[in-house]
Amino acid sequence: MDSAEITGLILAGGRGSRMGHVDKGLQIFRGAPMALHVLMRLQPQVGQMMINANQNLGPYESFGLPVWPDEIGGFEGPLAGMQTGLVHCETEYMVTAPCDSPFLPEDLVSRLAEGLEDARVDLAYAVTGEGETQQSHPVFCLMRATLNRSLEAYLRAGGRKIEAWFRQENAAQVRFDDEAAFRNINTLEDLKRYEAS
Ligand SMILES: Nc1nc2c(ncn2[C@@H]2O[C@H](COP(=O)(O)OP(=O)(O)OP(=O)(O)O)[C@@H](O)[C@H]2O)c(=O)[nH]1
Ligand SMILES: [Mg+2]
Repeated sequence: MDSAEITGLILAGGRGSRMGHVDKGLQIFRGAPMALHVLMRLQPQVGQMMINANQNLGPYESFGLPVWPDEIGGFEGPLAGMQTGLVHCETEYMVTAPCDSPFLPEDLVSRLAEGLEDARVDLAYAVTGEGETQQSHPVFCLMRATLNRSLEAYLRAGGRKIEAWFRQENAAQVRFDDEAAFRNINTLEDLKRYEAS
């Protein structure tokens, strides 16, 4: 898969309630907004980038990328952000990462692409660990843009659970060794703790 055929979507459309209802992607971490860390990690891995946000669109636009608010409902969860991305995606594939994951793997996209192609499916997402300690990281996923219709139908029917829709689409799990790369920063305490470490 050619990385030029992949659009990266930063998911920044949440409420940030655990951080005190702040816009998580705009919180400063190690001198830059968290979403900018994600942008710097993801951009070299894809052909184009865009952002999904529902508040403070101006500050996100200042990153020089298209910014799209959710198409369906208000704060209906990450799938609504993915669906919005698919509506605007002009490449064959779209890959997503949340705005609060500044450590995401530098080979995220190539590994997901390999997993998707090996499994001959249209959707792949990251997992770490094995057996009882396996953890899913479903907001780190690569999908074919044609899934737009399926995802829109799922949301319109009231579906909100990422992993239920993933099962419906036979999503492939792609195992990564470095669990720390998927750490996300949900609270002000997380922000302080990782700032220093
Ligand atoms: N578009 C969109 N994205 C969302 C929505 N809710 C969460 N997300 C995104 O999904 C990802 C994972 O969500 P959380 O880490 O729970 O973020 P959050 O919902 O802002 O934070 P909390 O309110 O503390 O749960 C983040 O990238 C969020 O921006 C939503 O309603 N719409
Ligand atoms: Mg949430």
